[in-house]
Amino acid sequence: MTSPLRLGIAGLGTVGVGLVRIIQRNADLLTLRTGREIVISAVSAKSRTRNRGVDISAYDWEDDPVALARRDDVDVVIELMGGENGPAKALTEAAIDAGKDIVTANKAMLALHGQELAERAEEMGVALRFEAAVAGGIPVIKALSEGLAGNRITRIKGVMNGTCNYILTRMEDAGLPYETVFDEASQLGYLEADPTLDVGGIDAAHKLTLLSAIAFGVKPDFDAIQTSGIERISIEDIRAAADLGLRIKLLGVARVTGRGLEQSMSPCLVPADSPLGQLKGGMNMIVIEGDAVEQVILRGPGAGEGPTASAVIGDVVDIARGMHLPVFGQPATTLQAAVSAKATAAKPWYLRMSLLDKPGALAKVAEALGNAGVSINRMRQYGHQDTRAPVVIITHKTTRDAIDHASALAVKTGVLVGEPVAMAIEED
Ligand SMILES: NC(=O)C1=CN([C@@H]2O[C@H](COP(=O)(O)OP(=O)(O)OC[C@H]3O[C@@H](n4cnc5c(N)ncnc54)[C@H](O)[C@@H]3O)[C@@H](O)[C@H]2O)C=CC1
Ligand SMILES: N[C@@H](CC=O)C(=O)O
Ligand code: NA
Repeated sequence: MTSPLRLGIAGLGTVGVGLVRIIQRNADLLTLRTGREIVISAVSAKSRTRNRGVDISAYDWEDDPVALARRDDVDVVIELMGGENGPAKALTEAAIDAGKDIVTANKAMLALHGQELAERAEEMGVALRFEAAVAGGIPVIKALSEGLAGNRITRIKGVMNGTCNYILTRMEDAGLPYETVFDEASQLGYLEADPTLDVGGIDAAHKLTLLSAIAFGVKPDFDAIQTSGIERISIEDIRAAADLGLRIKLLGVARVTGRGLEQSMSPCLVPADSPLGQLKGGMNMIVIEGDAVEQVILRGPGAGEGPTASAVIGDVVDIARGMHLPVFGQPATTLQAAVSAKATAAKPWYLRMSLLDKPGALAKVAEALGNAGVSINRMRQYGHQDTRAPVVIITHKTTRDAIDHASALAVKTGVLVGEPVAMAIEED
């Protein structure tokens, strides 16, 4: 048998502990499948004494995670601390410079510094793997960069944040308030250290950045994604959507058009009986369309201890087997800067507004929409709340620009309480 593959793990939180558990539980299986023993030499985290429910006494301890990269008994550095800069980036750079392979779950770091890190890793001939960073336990990086490598990818669409999907579906199913389901998501280990990254759509946009790089051969460019989160979605929206046979999803779309690459991450409405509409809890779903394969749909747990650690160990297994792939599926120096295009496709839109409950208010809003060229298809008025009258409008197909214009004109009428909530209805 070849020599053992020796790991140094930085970060013993949800994912790090999950990884230690898998290695301890499935050691024999891993050896059978790779022909090598996979062992942990050393670990690092903020607290050495914290009870994590897993025995780490056999591993050396490093107070400074970067020291893992310098150890002679570490072949692969596993970065599971998180954070786009700071120790995570310092450790990744130190590992590359020391000629060590790296596995990370850190989408924030890669979405913002992926190009530079990939070029550096490829120059040094080391692996930089990140299956856990996108859609947790779903092997979507593998699917895109290996199984679908012969396809020209035309569109990627999907739900990529478990926290948001958990919040949106649990609020609807259990009729629970946002705060309660947010706490549940935290207990399940779904949340980022800064949960505003989850609900703000940023975490999911980090993931879409990485998928686009592989799918379309573009440099990771987080800023190219038009991003909005679920913070303004209320229980009223969830109920109104259900009434209309729709469900709200934080949906990522990256699509090649004649004008360039359209990329967005935003709350959208999908038919409740569609595969995306049926997606519950912390599940993720990625729909990939390619010129040869047509359509592939991947569904699975996008967050949490076991699923995320499953993706990390999958990368470790590849390294143990001697697999060597470019970080983003083709040499990093060949990735092109994306030509970004604004989304111009016309779609039906959902608009929820809170109107002052006084004569003529609705007529003024209808006129504002008309002036922006937005035509109303359906409208529902829900129970009055104090002096407010909530109204939901479904438009005929129109563009995002027209909706933005219509919303601005509606606000100007002075009959709205707060800003309208607008979501595209994604039918295909
Ligand atoms: N929790 C999840 O479901 C998923 C997490 N990820 C990513 O995995 C990474 C880790 O996430 P979690 O395990 O959830 O985080 P966590 O907050 O549970 O654990 C982070 C660990 O890193 C350690 N750490 C942080 N800063 C450190 C420092 N300066 N020096 C030494 N240790 C330090 C902490 O002590 C802790 O042990 C993040 O990049 C996250 O985005 C990716 C997919 C899913
Ligand atoms: N916070 C993320 C964790 C996985 O990437 C999520 O909720 O999906
Ligand atoms: Na994954």
